[in-house]
Amino acid sequence: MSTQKHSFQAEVAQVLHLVTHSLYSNPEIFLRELISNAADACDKLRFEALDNSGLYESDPELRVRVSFDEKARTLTIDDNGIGMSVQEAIDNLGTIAKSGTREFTSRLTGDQKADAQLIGQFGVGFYSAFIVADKVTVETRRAGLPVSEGVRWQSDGTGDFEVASIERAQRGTSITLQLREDAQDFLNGWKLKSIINKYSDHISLPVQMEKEEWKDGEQEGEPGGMVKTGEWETINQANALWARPKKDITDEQYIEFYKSLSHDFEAPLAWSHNKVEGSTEYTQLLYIPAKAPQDLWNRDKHAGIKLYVKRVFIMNEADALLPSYLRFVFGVIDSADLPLNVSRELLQESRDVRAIRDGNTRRVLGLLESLADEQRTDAQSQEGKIDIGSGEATPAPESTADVTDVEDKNAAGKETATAAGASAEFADEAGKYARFYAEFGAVLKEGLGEDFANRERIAKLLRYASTQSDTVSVSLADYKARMKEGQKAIYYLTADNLAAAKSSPQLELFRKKGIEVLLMTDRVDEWAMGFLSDFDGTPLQSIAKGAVDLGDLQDEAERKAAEEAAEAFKPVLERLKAALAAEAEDVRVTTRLVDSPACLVVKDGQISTQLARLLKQAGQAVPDTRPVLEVNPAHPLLKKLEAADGAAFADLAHILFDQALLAEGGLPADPAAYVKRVNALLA
Ligand SMILES: Nc1ncnc2c1ncn2[C@@H]1O[C@H](COP(=O)(O)OP(=O)(O)OP(=O)(O)O)[C@@H](O)[C@H]1O
Repeated sequence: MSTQKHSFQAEVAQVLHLVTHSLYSNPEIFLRELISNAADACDKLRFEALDNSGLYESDPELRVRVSFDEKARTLTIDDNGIGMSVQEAIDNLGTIAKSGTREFTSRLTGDQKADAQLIGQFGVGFYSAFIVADKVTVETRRAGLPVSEGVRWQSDGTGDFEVASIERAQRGTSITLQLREDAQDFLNGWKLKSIINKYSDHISLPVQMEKEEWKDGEQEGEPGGMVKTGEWETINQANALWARPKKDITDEQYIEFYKSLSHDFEAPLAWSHNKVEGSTEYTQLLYIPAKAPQDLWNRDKHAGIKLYVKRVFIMNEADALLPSYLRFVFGVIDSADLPLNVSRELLQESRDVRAIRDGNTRRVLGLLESLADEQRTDAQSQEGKIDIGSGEATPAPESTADVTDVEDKNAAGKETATAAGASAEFADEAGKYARFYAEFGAVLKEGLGEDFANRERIAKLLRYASTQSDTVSVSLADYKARMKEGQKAIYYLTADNLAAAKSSPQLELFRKKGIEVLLMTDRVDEWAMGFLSDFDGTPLQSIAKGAVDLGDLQDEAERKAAEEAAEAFKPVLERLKAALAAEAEDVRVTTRLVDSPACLVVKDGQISTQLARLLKQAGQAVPDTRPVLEVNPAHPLLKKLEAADGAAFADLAHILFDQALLAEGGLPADPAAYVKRVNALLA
């Protein structure tokens, strides 16, 4: 094959343009990205070689090498991993397959500063080479292909790249960067070593550099210098970070490892690292990010869990190891029991996998509980500061006896706290749990419907705004603790947003009586609450569903007065029902209103008008149910209605209904007719 020219896919060209034209605040990350790709390539080889050891050819010691040539101004990252065929080089290095990066390019604005920030959130893998290089040459051969099927891929990072076939004795990939003028300081052994130590220490393969030694000048007066010895030395620790004892790992190392797993540029909020022994043995290292990724709401988002079996990399995105409502967690599971040839299908069925999944779930919930407790203790101490130590947290309650943390045991063999880390960067006054909840609370709520076994633990972790708190900070336990004497239920209201919730007419009676109501404004709330009928023995009751029954909170006299009013109002109700037959399922007198003339409620067990609206917007089929109109006979509008008849009555009745709809964020079915009726009234 002679040299062929190809154009980059449009998105790649966009990314490259950005990489080369925006001032990258942290240019050294190119090395992390390239070493990480090289290590992945070695992992892939090791995995494929499980079935075909011939792929190792005569070179079984997997490693990554970094070298530089000061004269030629080049830097080379070389691996003896899986390598690439011609087609793979064209596809992998000329297009963007990763959904994350595609999403990223779709969000580019053209504003360099904003885009550069965006790029920071995504990471650009291989293309980060162009941060420091104005020409990149990749020479590679896929393991198992003949020497004659090597490939040279070359590009200056503008619109095109060239591919030529070459002879290549060595399998694997070698990437040579022609460094730009402003990146010459990377031609320095010390600097490269310190970058490797900083970013690539956790990589389980040796990352090597050629040893250098000081040599005096040959002649008197001639300056000495560092000379390469031809011997390779390993720079990183070269054992998997999660397999090391916790006491040997610093917070910085945990954080760097997280960044390499997640491509997140921010430190994680917390982590938990444990060796679990018992009927199923595995090591788990799980992280809770500080920021939600762009695709958190994508139902197809995969878990950020890497699966290893006895240190051998098996797969990314091991979805079976965590329930979907914890899909924000990143981490590594290294199993001692699973077979090396485990497939995704097999994972679904394995008992060991189920045990690991349950263990992971408990661990993440435990970690969240300790963050929540920390915040509570902190709030109580009134100092408003968060402990920023190495993050030893309170023990996570473990419900199964066969799970122990061997490395958490102290010298006396007693179990101590779960190792939980937390980064100092987020020790602001809002507290870590509040930060977590703001980013991921809505996803956690999905757990109510998804994970029956842990429903109570999840319920304890939920936080809401309420009629007593604008911030999303009230737990169900807090609410219960300050319930009024005689109150029998935890009351809540779902709405599109806090402002709509707070001005809802449904709240009037509760306000008047000083009864707290939880205000729920996440889309998922109503659905999730459908799975939570009570908390700690107290029923949860939506104040927009069914009739209000305040039980002992309503005194006899009030009840009697309401009944009498309803009786006296009956003839008007009958007329209202007839006038609104198409809109309302029923019309009845209510005690829940104080200042408003009317409101809409649905029957117990029905979806609210608000959820029905959301579902319709999302294009989903919604059962055709009509709400109940509840009216306040003491309101002047109702008095007016009582006196009206004929067309005037019908118009007023419709205004009443449409206004109740407006009050809860809906729109009249016929807005023009509504406006006409109101105008007629005003004129
Ligand atoms: N050293 C290498 N050896 C073999 N293949 C490689 C190497 N470097 C890159 N590739 C191939 O090129 C693809 C694109 O690399 P790139 O770094 O852009 O993204 P990625 O590695 O898939 O994603 P991420 O960097 O987010 O993990 C890789 O998926 C891999 O198939």
